[in-house]
Order: sequence, then structure tokens, then C-alpha cells
Amino acid sequence: MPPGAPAEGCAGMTEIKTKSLAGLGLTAQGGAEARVTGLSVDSRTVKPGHLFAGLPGTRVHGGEFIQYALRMGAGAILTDAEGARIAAEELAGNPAALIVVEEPRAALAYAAALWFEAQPDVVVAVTGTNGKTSVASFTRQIWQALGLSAVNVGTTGVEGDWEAPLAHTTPEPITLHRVLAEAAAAGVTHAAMEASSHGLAQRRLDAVHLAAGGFTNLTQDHLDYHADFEDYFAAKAGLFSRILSDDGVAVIQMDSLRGTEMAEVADRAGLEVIRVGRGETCHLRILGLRFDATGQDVRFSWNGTIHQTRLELIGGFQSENVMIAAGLAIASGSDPTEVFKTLPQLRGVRGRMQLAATRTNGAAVYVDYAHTPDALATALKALRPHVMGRLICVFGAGGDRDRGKRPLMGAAVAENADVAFVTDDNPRTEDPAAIRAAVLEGCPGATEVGDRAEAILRGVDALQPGDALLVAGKGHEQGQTVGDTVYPFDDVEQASVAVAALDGHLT
Ligand SMILES: CC(=O)N[C@H]1[C@@H](OP(=O)(O)OP(=O)(O)OC[C@H]2O[C@@H](n3ccc(=O)[nH]c3=O)[C@H](O)[C@@H]2O)O[C@H](CO)[C@@H](O)[C@@H]1O[C@H](C)C(=O)N[C@@H](C)C(=O)N[C@H](CCC(=O)O)C(=O)O
Ligand SMILES: Nc1ncnc2c1ncn2[C@@H]1O[C@H](COP(=O)(O)OP(=O)(O)OP(=O)(O)O)[C@@H](O)[C@H]1O
Ligand SMILES: N[C@H](CCC[C@H](N)C(=O)O)C(=O)O
Ligand SMILES: [Mg+2]
Repeated sequence: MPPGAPAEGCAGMTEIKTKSLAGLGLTAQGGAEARVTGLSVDSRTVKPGHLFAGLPGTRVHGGEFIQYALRMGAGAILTDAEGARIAAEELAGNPAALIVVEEPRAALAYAAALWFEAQPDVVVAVTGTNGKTSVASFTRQIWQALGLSAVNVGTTGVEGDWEAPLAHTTPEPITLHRVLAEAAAAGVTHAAMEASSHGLAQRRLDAVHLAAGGFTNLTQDHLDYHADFEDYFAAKAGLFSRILSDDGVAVIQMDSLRGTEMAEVADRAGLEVIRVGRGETCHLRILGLRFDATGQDVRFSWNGTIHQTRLELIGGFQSENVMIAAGLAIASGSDPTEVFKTLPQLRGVRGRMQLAATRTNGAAVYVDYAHTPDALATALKALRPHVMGRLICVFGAGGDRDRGKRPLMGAAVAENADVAFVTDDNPRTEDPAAIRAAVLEGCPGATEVGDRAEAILRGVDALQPGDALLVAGKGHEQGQTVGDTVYPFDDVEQASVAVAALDGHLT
């Protein structure tokens, strides 16, 4: 809807937007009609006339909250058979329209798209265990450098030509379609979004019309939520098998674990596939990398034609991310040669291999968001060519998240760093000492320092000329979550404070 246009169904001075159930793609039991005044996924946000979606949850079935939504004046209830059974008593005799479907999360996603109506002309999504935020940001930066109005949507919020904070990497569909519509209304024509495995499994982005989808890699994470690794793969594969329509394009990193299988999923779905990697069959092929203090030179080919470019980014994995981003821009209509010209302008995402501080003796402190075994190994290996001395790492694992990855994260650091400090990283509701003990199982030689500020100070203090410190796990995060409380905490700031305290100057 263009800004300023009257909302459908508004009357007089009140200007309340309403839509019919049919207008939201929904059919109520008994053919009941209703005009709804908004959508809610949480009973606590229901307003009179809202459609409340009582969704099956991980802790409780949202059907339990239908009674509260009705008390708040909900005009329609969307749920599954279980939700309708739970709330049967309250629903009986209530005038609210009842919509019962097998997949209420998918139905909610389509209803949200129809409620908010608009999205930027070109939307692409990227999935994978690591690299989503980086790829989404690089894609947005490429589009902006080509003169297009663009945003990226994900872990770091909505960034670019229109900005907004977000609580989730892939927000639930009501928030997602609201921000896409608001960005479009502000003139944004291009959006690159992250598709988290939770978001895919919960159908949060099912109704976004995507021009292209990207895949970076698949390694262990989130096995607290997904039943096993196959279930995790299946969630990610949904981007290509279910969400992209057959005029969409898949951009797949072939060198990653399961890259070949993901390309097969995309092939089977009838998608055009741009293969990215080092192999001869890749369309976008990395031929060589040369690292120096501030970045890397990349020699690559596109459909056989060789190009060379400069990237002001630390770490070979960033060139893989950049190639996926370039592939997404090409897949969604940009000219390849023009896309490649923009690459030297790309800048890293906050908290990803960010040079946070430098000691007087020249030793550097990097802050990175590595919070999986593979990301820690990748980040440390990426720093190695830049470091003549020792590589020191301060890291920890999050509470209320995949427990199996903790010793593996420890082992990745034991293998790839020379000195390690195990500390806290959002213990949430778990016992921090128990989390550290699980990490230490993988790196028994590491020093345990629970307090993260002290661990960073100890890491900085250990830096000799030629050494480097990687502070991993929190990246851009601005808080340390202990229990339900978020204490202000910023790794970049703590690194600067530690260097200032030890060297007597601020960096
Ligand atoms: C584990 C998970 O993904 N949970 C999501 C899920 O909630 P749930 O199934 O746990 O909800 P529940 O507590 O069992 O409640 C069931 C339903 O009742 C509703 N409810 C609940 C209480 C109430 O008073 N009234 C009410 O209506 C809830 O909104 C929910 O729809 O469905 C909710 C509504 O769609 C989401 O808000 C919620 O995200 C929670 C907040 C969350 O923290 N998710 C994280 C883990 C997440 O999604 N992370 C990913 C990945 C990040 C990464 O890549 O690392 C992300 O995309 O951010
Ligand atoms: N292509 C890659 N391969 C392996 N590791 C990577 C890759 N790209 C980034 N990483 C590592 O993963 C960390 C997180 O990167 P990024 O934020 O881009 O990923 P993400 O997939 O968005 O993560 P999240 O799911 O937590 O939002 C980086 O700080 C880096 O250590
Ligand atoms: N979005 C990810 C980020 C985790 C980052 C790390 N700091 C942690 O808390 O584990 C998650 O919620 O699993
Ligand atoms: Mg992310």
C-alpha cells in the first residue's frame, strides 16, 4: 500500500485498517466471515478484532492462550486441530471465527504477507551455519555500490538504506513482513535476508517472494533445537525445496560439507544453480588468494573468464562469503562485471574479524562472532597467516544452547590456538561453571577465567610482539546474559579498555 493511501476497510476519521479472512487467504469453519484489525502471535499483544495465531510451541501449545486472546477481544483464531481441541470450551459459543489448518505457521506467514502487502522488488535469502550475516551485508553493500536502495535483514537488525532493530535473525512472519513493507514504503528496492534454521523450520519466511537463495555451509550448531544433523540439514534445505519458486536461482558453496547435496536439492526443485567454489565445475570459482596485513587479493573466474580483485577483509572464508554475495547479486539481475567492480569497497560486518585494538608492542586484538566449532577453527586458521608469533584465544560457549558443541569448540581452539582462556558467553539460565567445564573437556590445557572482562585483560596481557588475540563468540553483541538479566558488555570496548589499562593509552 503506498504511504498515505487509505487502508482497506477504513471508514470516517478512525482509519483502522481491516482485512477480510479471504483477503488473508484464510477460510473459517462453517464459512464464517470476519474482518480482522491486526495479527498477533502472542496472546499478550492481542487487540480487539485481531486474528490470534495459537501455534504449536516448543514449551507449550499456543492453543493454551486462545482463552486469553478471546478475552482480549480477538476476532479470529488460527490454530491446528490440537489448539482447537485445547480451547474447545472457550471457543464454543464465542463469535470469533475459527480457522483450523494443518500448518498454522505457514498459514500465518501467508496471512502476514497479505496483511502487509508490499515487499522490496528483489529479496534474496541466505542460509548456512556460519556466514549468513556477512553474506547478507556484503550483498546489500554490492547493491548500494551499484546505486540501488538496499537493506540487509538479520542478526544485526535491518541495516542499509532503512534501519530498524530486530530481536531475531529471522523474525516471526508478522515482524518480518512489517519490516519488509516499511522498507519498501521507504523506497528500498533490494533486500538480502538471513534464513536461520529456526526460521526455516518454523516457516517464518515461507511467504516472502525470493528471487534467489544462498547456502554457505553446514556444520554443528543448534542441535538443542533440531532432533539431529539430518533434521538440521532438512530445515536448511527447505529454502531451496519449498520456498524458492521455480523461477528462483540457488547460489551454493560447493566446497562446504553437504554443498553437493544442497545443490542436488536445488536441482531437483528445478532451480537454476550457480555453483561457487574451487572445483572445475563451479561457475564462480576461486583460483587463488594472497593475504597481507589489511586484507587479501582474490583471483577468481566467472563462467571461465578470469578476474582479480582486492578485498579489505581478513580471512580466506570472507572471500567465500563475498563470492556467495556476488552470486546472489548476479542471480537477482545485476550485471556480473559491474558487481565485480564493487568488491574492493566491501567492508566487514561489525564484530566479524574486527580489529578492535593494537598494543604498543604491535600485537593486535580481533573480535569475532565465532560460536561454533567450525567457526572457531576457521577464524583461528584465517588469522594464522597474519601472525608471526603466538595466537591467543579468549572464548566460551552460550548457555541454553546446543550442549554437544561445547567440547568440540574447546577442541577446535586447542588445535588451532597456542594459548587459550575459557570464559563465559551468555550463560543464560545455566550454571556458568558447568558450561566452562564442558568446554574445558575439549581443551584441558586452557586457563579458566569466568569473568569475561578479566579473561580479555589476561589475554591482552599475554600478548608479546608478533602475537595476536582472538576474542571470540560475542562479536557485535552489546550484553552478557546471566539468568534473565542482560548486563551491558561489549568485547570491542573491553579490548580497548584492557589495552589502555596495560599500555597507558586509549586506542
Ligand atoms: C525456540 C524457538 O524458536 N521459539 C520460537 C517459538 O516459540 P516457542 O515454540 O518456544 O513458544 P512457546 O513458549 O512454546 O509458546 C507457544 C506459543 O504460545 C505463544 N504464547 C506464549 C505465552 C503467552 O503468554 N502467550 C502466547 O500467545 C507464543 O508466542 C508461541 O507462539 O515461536 C515463537 C513465535 O513464533 C518465537 O518467538 C520463538 O522464538 C524464541 C523467542 C527464540 O528465542 N528463538 C530463537 C532460538 C531463534 O529463533 N533463533 C534463531 C536462530 C539464531 C541463530 O541462527 O543462531 C533466529 O532466527 O533468531
Ligand atoms: N564462510 C564461513 N565459513 C566458516 N566460518 C565462517 C564463515 N563466515 C563466517 N564465519 C565465522 O562465523 C562467525 C559468524 O559469522 P556471521 O555472523 O556472518 O554468521 P551467521 O551465520 O550470521 O551467524 P548466526 O547464525 O549466529 O547469526 C564469524 O565471526 C566467523 O568466525
Ligand atoms: N544467534 C546465536 C548466537 C549465539 C552467540 C553466542 N554469543 C551465544 O550466546 O551462544 C544463538 O542464539 O545461538
Ligand atoms: Mg547471523
